[in-house]
Order: sequence, then C-alpha cells, then structure tokens
Amino acid sequence: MRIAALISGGVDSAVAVHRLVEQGHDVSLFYIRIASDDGRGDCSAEEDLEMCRLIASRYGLPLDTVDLNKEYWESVMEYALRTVRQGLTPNPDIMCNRFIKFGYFEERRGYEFDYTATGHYARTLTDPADGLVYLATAPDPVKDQTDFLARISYRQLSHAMFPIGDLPKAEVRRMAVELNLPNARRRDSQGICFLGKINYNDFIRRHLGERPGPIIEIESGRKLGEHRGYWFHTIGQRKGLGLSGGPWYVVGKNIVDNAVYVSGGYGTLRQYGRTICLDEMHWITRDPWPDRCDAEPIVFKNRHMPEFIEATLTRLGQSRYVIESSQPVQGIAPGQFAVIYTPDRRICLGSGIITTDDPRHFKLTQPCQNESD
Ligand SMILES: Nc1ncnc2c1ncn2[C@@H]1O[C@H](COP(=O)(O)OP(=O)(O)OP(=O)(O)O)[C@@H](O)[C@H]1O
Repeated sequence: MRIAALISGGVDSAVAVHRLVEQGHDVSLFYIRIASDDGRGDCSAEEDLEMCRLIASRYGLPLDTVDLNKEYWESVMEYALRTVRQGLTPNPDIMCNRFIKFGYFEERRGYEFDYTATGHYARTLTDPADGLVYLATAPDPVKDQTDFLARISYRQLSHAMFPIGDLPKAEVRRMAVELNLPNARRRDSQGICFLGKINYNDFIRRHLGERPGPIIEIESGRKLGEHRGYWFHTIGQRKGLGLSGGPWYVVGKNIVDNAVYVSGGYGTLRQYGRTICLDEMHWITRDPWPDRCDAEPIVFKNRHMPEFIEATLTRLGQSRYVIESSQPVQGIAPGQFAVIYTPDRRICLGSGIITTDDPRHFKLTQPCQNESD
C-alpha cells in the first residue's frame, strides 16, 4: 500500500517507518514545519529535519516538508490563546491532531495515499459486527495517546495508521537502539505538540502580557499572594503559585475580578467534584446510544493520565451530557476535554468539552431532551 508517514525526527515515528518498510509498504515521509513565534529562529526544527533526512536516506525514502505554519496559528494557537483568555483550559494537542496532522495535512498531501501513518500510541480496530473502524487504546497505559486523538473525525480515523501503537515504549526504544537508528537515544519530546518546543508561560506572556491580581484562599477569603495574570493558572494546578505553607491547589478563577482562588492541604472537598457537565460531544465512529438517555456505564479521563475513572454518562440534550464519577475527581477544569471510553478500557468513543455549568443545577432525573426542545 502507499503510505504517507508523518515523521518528527523523534524515535517513535522513526520506528513506525521501520515497521512500515518491513511490512513492504510504499512509504513517503513528510515533516510538518511550524515556525517558532519568539523570533529566535527555528533551530530545533532544523535539528528535527536533519534527523528526518537521516531516516529518509537510511531507508531510501522520499522526504517532503509541508509548511502548515499559518494553519497552525489559525487553528491551534489562536484557539489556545482565546481559551486561556476566557479563563478556560485549552488542549492544543487535541486540536493539533484534528486540524493539523489529520486535518490540513490530509487536505494537502495525505489524500494522495492509501493511509496516513503516525508514531502515536493508539490502535485502530475494525468491528466485524458492524464493519466500522474504532479508535482503540494502546497496551502501554502510560504512553497511550488516544485522549489526544479523541476529537478526530471518522473519515480521519479511517485513513489513519498507527504502526507502533501495539508496542510498549520500552520496546520501541529497544528496537531503535538495536536497529542503530540515528535518533535511538534522542530524548522524548515534552509537552504540547509543536508548542512543546517553547516555554508555555513565555508563549502566553508574549501574547497576553501580564495582569497582576490577588490569589485568594477560597474557604476564608484571605489574600495569600499575587499572581501575574489568571491566564497563567489552571484549575487543579499545584505548582508555580509561589505560596508558602502548601500544598495549594487552584480551585477557581474569576476573570472579571482577575482573582485566582486556591484551597490548601491534601484532599479538601473544594478540590474535587463528582459531577462533570459536558457540551459539544463528539463521537468518533458513532453515537453508541443514539436513542437512549439512560446513565450508561463508561470510563473516562479528564486529563492526560494513565488511569481511567469509572463513571456513568447521561445525555441531557443532543450534545450536552453529564458524567457522574464513581470517585471524587481532582481538578475539573472547564475547557478541558473529558474523553469517554468503553468500560473495558479498549475503545475511545469520543470526547466532550467540560463546561462552566454549575453541576448542582444538573439533575440526573431531568428528562432527556433534544437540541430543538
Ligand atoms: N513536525 C512533525 N512533522 C510530521 N509529523 C509529526 C511532527 N511532529 C509530530 N509528528 C507526528 O505525530 C506523532 C506524535 O507526535 P508527538 O509530538 O506526540 O511525538 P512523540 O510521541 O514523541 O513521537 P516521536 O517520537 O515520533 O516524536 C509523531 O510520532 C509523528 O508521527
């Protein structure tokens, strides 16, 4: 088959290329170029590209660079800045997969090929019962990246291939060393997709500036210190508050008063919630419960983490849902995505955006409604 392989210069996509070649596919390599926004040039991209060239020459494959800078700024960076300015928590990785790696790249080059392959830790499964393709979790629970893919469309998923998704990271690294790949000992990329190369706080500061305001203890109303702008802080955050006598957790923000609210100690109730309201639900393959409004058993993640949380999911309106978690959940941050999985943790069904709605106003007994109601 003809495969477009997206490579970053990192070890995962290099081993993915090795596996595709080994399986006898006709592989073309693509590197997506995003310029850095700090005016300091783009040396890390040059280094990545050099690695990609070494991989290409090692396997005798064509390598092309695709410039998606403008598209990245319009669909990922502006979304991230808009979201933090609203006091919400963005997820640039999710947007990057949907709009860049499986979006604009597909429109520009990917469509010419049978499949587009990446080094993501995820799998695709075809269910013999309905013949449809599903996004399945990787066996390596720490590396599983299905949560970052939970917003891609069915069309994008059906055209995607994850050649290393069935391997544990340690095995991928071992293969790279054994194959003597040029990047075998390169350290893993950290942080947020292309933004991972720059300091996140610097990025926010450059675009939104600073706006000092009070840090307030939510229980007592006492001012404990100053922050440099509510957009630097996320609900659930513990580090970087600069307060003594912690631990302190961010539990709320008031963007009108520019106040950041914290709660001290371990496990105080303010830091937790069990009811999570969602909107803009996106099902990747299909709505598993199209005609039902019952509390369906699921597991979910509300941030990138290895553990799944057991819960029920109930539809309230066409795209509005509510999660009732079986255990208290720390750091429920509006704007973030709650990613929904089947109870056996095998299939990533989709995701909804956590809203600012007050969960106490959601009665699970309220009748299921359609959007037009
Ligand atoms: N600049 C890029 N150009 C093309 N594809 C990319 C680029 N950056 C990432 N990708 C693709 O997206 C996948 C997941 O990217 P992520 O940033 O999560 O890196 P990763 O898991 O550390 O993988 P790798 O080790 O390949 O960098 C990569 O394996 C690669 O297929």
